[in-house]
Amino acid sequence: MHFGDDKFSGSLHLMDCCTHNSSDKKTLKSIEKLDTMDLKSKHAAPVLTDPVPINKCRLSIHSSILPYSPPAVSFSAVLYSMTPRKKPIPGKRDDVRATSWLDSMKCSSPRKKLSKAANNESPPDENDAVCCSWLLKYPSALISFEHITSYAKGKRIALFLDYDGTLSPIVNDPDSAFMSNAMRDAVRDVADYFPTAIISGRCRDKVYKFVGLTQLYYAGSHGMDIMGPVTNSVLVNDHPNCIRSTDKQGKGVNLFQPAREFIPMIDEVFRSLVENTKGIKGANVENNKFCVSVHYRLVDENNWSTIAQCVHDIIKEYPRLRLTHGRKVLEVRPVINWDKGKAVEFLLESLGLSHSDDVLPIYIGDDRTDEDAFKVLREQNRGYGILVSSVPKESNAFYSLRDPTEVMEFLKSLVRWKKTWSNREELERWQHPVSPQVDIELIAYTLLSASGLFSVATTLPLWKLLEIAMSASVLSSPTSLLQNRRCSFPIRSLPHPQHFLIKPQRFFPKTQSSTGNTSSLETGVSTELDAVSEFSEIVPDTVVFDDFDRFPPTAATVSSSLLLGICSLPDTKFKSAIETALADGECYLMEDSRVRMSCFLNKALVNVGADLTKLVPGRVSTEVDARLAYDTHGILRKVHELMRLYSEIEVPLERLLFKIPATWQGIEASRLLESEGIQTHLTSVHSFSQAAAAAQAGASVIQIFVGRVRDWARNHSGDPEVEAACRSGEDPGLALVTKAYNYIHKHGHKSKLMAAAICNKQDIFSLTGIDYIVAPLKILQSLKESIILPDEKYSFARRLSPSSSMMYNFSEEELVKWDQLSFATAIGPAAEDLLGAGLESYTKQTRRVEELFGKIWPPPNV
Ligand SMILES: O=P(O)(O)OC[C@H]1O[C@H](O[C@H]2O[C@H](CO)[C@@H](O)[C@H](O)[C@H]2O)[C@H](O)[C@@H](O)[C@@H]1O
Repeated sequence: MHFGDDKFSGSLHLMDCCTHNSSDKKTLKSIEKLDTMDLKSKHAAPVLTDPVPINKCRLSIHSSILPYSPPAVSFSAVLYSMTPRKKPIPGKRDDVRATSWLDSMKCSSPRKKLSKAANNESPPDENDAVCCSWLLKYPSALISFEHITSYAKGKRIALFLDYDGTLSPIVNDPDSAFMSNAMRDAVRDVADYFPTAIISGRCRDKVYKFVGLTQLYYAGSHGMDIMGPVTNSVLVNDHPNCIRSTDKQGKGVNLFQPAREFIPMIDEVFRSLVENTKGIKGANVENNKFCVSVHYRLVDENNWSTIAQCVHDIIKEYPRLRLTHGRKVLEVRPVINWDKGKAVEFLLESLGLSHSDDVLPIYIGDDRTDEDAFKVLREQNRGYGILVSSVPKESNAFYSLRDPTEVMEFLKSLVRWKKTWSNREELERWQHPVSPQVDIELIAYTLLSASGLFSVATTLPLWKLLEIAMSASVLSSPTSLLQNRRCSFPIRSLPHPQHFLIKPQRFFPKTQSSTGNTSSLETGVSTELDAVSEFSEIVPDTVVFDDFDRFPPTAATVSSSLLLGICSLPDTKFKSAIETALADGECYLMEDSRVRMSCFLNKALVNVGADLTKLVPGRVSTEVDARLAYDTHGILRKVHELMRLYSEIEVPLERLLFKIPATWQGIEASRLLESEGIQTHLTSVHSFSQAAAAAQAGASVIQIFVGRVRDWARNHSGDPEVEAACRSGEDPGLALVTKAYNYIHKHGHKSKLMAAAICNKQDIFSLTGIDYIVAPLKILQSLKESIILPDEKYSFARRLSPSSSMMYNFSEEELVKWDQLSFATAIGPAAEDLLGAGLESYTKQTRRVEELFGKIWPPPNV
């Protein structure tokens, strides 16, 4: 990832507002030189390097306090009991003046504010030269928003936010640093789209109280107290300072506290600091659990040396503590190699986002301690640091924002961009041609021409054009437009009007093989089918494998409906399997006609199933009679009987699955069978409770019918799960599959997820990454015929993956250990209706098979 170009082009906006005369230019040059010198001097010093505001105090040597002492001295109780001196001794060699604390303290009260003009593109006066120069180095993240998001395209953004001065304005009383409701809403919204963590100097509990959002991750005490997600990362789990715990909602979390052994020492220092500063008016000492903050915001500047001396005298007795400077605060913290930068790395690792090029971390912070995080992102060329500051300061950040209001605006912009980008992706994937001549671009073009926006439109890419059309209320949403006039090719920039009539051919040159079928192998080009098959196993949905040659199935299901299909065709390779079943002597001898019919049915299923195991490389799933759906023991008996029959004809157990409806009794049967090593396939799953309970039961395969849930939602209301998905603009079928997938992977269940009742290509694109997709041949054919141009590959990004599942948040109710009662309470009307309808239809088919068998039995040769 190269950030350099982006930075440069981001700066161009500001060039406009900084058109200087020659004396301005000289000023800028000297400022730049000064900046470089300052950086050099900082790098030479073996001390904590904090950025300082660019004003005259930067000319003094900026040395910080104690150098990092190696943590070689073992932590001993003696250290706690050292009684610090009560009074500062002015003039002593190691006083605060000698260590330049005062310089640093004064530097934390910068005078020169960024004028609005510098950001607002009106000409600056001479005094704004410093600010202009600074803004060239750290352009506004709002002005450079497009540059930031152009890097973010196709990447997953991970957001890290500091609290004080970033999400809440700086106030005199640290206990009153409340965050506005508007900011809370912005953070909540942004966390819905991107994994978001707060990394604060405050103790974790306190910052959580201020923010109050459960969907975030929190790191307190400058990253020394991290509550992160339960993760698969060995690096995190095996870390000696990481323990498994639960959060306030009882959800499993990882707690990482690398400075735990310092708590007694910090408490002791806190008490001494409170005691020793109580005579200093305005001083305020805050215990942040793994560090202590000594606030001097309300202390008269004449007394700053007194408070500094006081802190100095206390911590010099504790070689394993060090001091850093914040905004009118002296921070006392353990000398350990851990800071906000390390916390960012730790959280990225915990979230499964650290080894991927498609992740863009963004860190927003205002304080010196945030520089450690900016540095990590900059040095590892990983993401963007954004400094919140209304004064020019040297920083490792890439961009700047002036204050929390701008931070809020930036967060909102990210959400807006993400929504637009998702819409755009949606547009780009919609590829069912209706009429090649009428397509989305033509419609958008016409709409904009009619509304007088045409001249703007000609130079813009289509997605931008649609955005304008939407904001100008010419168009309510691209989706609404597409529902009537669907797009015939992936959208790119607006073509010249004369191209309108030839677009489909231009964008989708069809490569035909001699047989008339497109084959990626023959042509050397890749198709959409190749792209989705990279992430998911695509199972052709055929009834009697009539298209075996074109789409060889990888797995199969033997069911009543397959038996009916075989019986209805004049000649299929499976017919003899049924005839053999009906001629079976064991069944023939049974007197009770119902028992006899059940025997024939079992034999027919098993004979056809055995034939299928010879044809497909994967597993064959055998349907269990739907009439047993509410009878756990009945299901167990049936499965054992089918297994016995399979083993008689030597079909290995590992090639078999048993397909059971996901009623509570079916799920229980699955649990018991799986514990015996028998693989089950739970079907008719239409709600999260079914999927989660099935995963907890250890079902090998869980099958969700995407289209059925969607159809139910079109015609009914009143299901909370369906309505929640619709409210957030999601398709309820796809949302259910996504949630189930994330649940299975986030919580380490072994189940594989299968999406069935796929209605169009968009369904497949939205679910790439899921284990199995059962798709109709018509859709597969269309995928196979669609060539992907090299620059369109990004459109086929994997949507579901174990690492992205780590970011998915589940509510407390969803994370229960499911039992019959909670299952019955949670299952909504959609799943109830669909399960009922499914069972009814399976039962009907089984009865039809029995009727048919009754008619043809005994066959002529028996
Ligand atoms: O990492 P942060 O979340 O930015 O926390 C750093 C310190 O922030 C708080 O102090 C600062 O904000 C106060 C309230 O606005 C203000 O009065 C004080 O002058 C600032 O330094 C917090 O009180 C400290 O504990 C944090 O370490």
